[in-house]
Amino acid sequence: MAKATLGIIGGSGLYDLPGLEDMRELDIGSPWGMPSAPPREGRVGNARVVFLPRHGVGHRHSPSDIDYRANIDVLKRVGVTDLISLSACGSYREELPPGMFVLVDQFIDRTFRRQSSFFGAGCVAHVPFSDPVAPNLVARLARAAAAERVPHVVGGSYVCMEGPQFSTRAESVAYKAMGASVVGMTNMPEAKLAREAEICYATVAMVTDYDAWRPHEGGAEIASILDVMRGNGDAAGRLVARLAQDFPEEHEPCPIGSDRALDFALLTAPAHRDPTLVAKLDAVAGRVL
Ligand SMILES: CSC[C@H]1O[C@H](OP(=O)(O)O)[C@H](O)[C@@H]1O
Ligand SMILES: Nc1ncnc2[nH]cnc12
Repeated sequence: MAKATLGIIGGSGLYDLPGLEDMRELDIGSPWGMPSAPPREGRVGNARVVFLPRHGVGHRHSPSDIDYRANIDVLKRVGVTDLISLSACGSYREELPPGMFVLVDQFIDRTFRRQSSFFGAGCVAHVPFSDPVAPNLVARLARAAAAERVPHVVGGSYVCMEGPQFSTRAESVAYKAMGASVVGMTNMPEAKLAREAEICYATVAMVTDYDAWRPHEGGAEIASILDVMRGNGDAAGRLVARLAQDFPEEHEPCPIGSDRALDFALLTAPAHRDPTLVAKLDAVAGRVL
């Protein structure tokens, strides 16, 4: 059995993980570029935890400019097996008010200017992605949220827009009509790349606002979003601490196979693979290359 390492990606307002014992910063790069910040490794209880703030220290990277490949590659390199994304989001449902944590189980990708795969010319792969979220992680998150009395719902669809501007009213109404429960700007391609790297992934989408679909209200505004984010940040800290305390030391095999996603995914015949790309894939796909 492989050892488990719990990765935490902190989103807007979450640039640190209080409670990380024996913490040290890891000086690590990747063949894809530099991660948003040096990952921080430490322990919570018996769990090995690695934290990475996706917008970088001081929130330097906008959603479109984050090097998602570098972030996922370094997390894989340092042994992360299970990854939790903490993300602020807008809501498309009355019953998901600001302060609600949505443990989403689906994504709709509306981004258009991001590198969304580690694979490509010279090494083509198609990983399964119908179920993008690891259900065992969602179950653990739900138990941790209940124990910490954090308001949450299990299930929902997160639409990822390009940003960085918030949605127009027409876009907001359209995303709601598409069936999205919440909207954000960062979980794609992060979730796709985690799947390619065979890392189990789940998102805690923390509602900060109702976006722009309610006709008699203003749209998303950063001042009130920041206010809500502070409260959400406290709750997220408690949720993660509880999750980590109860996290198993051995990696739990993923019930939907996220950790074996490359078993049948590679299409390019070995003799036709580009050696330069294959070398870059050492951490992500070394198991099958
Ligand atoms: C602070 S509002 C907009 C910003 O917040 C979300 O980021 P993250 O998912 O990293 O918490 C959203 O996607 C936008 O990037
Ligand atoms: N309304 C919204 N749209 C996109 N990203 C968000 N993050 C927080 N609120 C958001």
